[in-house]
Amino acid sequence: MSSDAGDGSDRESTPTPTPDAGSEPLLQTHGLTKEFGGLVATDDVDLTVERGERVSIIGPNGAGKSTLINLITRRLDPTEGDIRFKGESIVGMEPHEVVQRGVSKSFQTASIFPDLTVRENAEIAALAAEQGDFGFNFFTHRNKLTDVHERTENTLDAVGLLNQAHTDAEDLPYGDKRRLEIGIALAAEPDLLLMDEPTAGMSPEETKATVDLIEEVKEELGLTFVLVEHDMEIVFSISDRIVVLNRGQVIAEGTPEEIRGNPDVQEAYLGGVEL
Ligand SMILES: Nc1ncnc2c1ncn2[C@@H]1O[C@H](COP(=O)(O)OP(=O)(O)OP(=O)(O)O)[C@@H](O)[C@H]1O
Repeated sequence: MSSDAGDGSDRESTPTPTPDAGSEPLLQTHGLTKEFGGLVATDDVDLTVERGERVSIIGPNGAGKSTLINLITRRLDPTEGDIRFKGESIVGMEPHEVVQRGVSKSFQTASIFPDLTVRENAEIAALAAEQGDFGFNFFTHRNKLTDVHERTENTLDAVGLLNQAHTDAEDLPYGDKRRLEIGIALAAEPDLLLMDEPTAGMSPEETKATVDLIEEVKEELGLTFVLVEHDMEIVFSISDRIVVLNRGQVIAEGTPEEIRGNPDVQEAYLGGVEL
């Protein structure tokens, strides 16, 4: 286990990014551990995501998947270990600083402002990624607004909502709300998109539409993503690599072919699913 990073308050000791950060993995965790009282939710996790890779994290309930995502987005402080994004330690950063560096999380139910239009929602996401929170000076950042408008148009086009740009978000049908959620994440032009159970609570039709959308966006934007998902069919169809967590630890990782039929994985899903 790495002993640096600690409670996230030691930003001063964070090493500077290496000059050749482009050749580093996009995301790397080292000995990442999160304890809640006596419970170890993630235990010494070393996770690497290369640029352009699509990685799924699977594991039984309580395995630590959401905790891992919340550590990466800086919603939680690790107990031990480090998280490096583009070669730079992000432990100790505020969540919005991580967004500005290129990490976006989609399918957060609270991400939509219901009484704003589709376009306004996407614009706010693009602005927030550019400026941090909303405390920016409009006049000093005026030129950047052109970029934001252009980015918003491109994003709405990518998720198929350009025709509904003027619709209030609350009036969108459910499936389009999910499109807007992914649009909001994409408006920040993330280098890494994190998705935590994007199809939870969806009907089979909505699930299919969402998976199609992820496939589309994956091809169109060459997106790197980390997906937490229980639906194995989805996981096996859209992942380059699968990481299996059990009781906070990585117990297996590999291509869908390697993971399918892995006895340790079968065991972890006790009596479990046919992978
Ligand atoms: N804020 C918290 N306080 C205390 N314990 C927590 C907290 N968040 C998660 N846990 C515990 O940490 C463990 C891992 O939870 P986590 O939600 O990361 O698992 P998961 O793999 O995402 O599970 P699921 O598939 O059911 O969503 C669980 O035992 C959970 O009860």
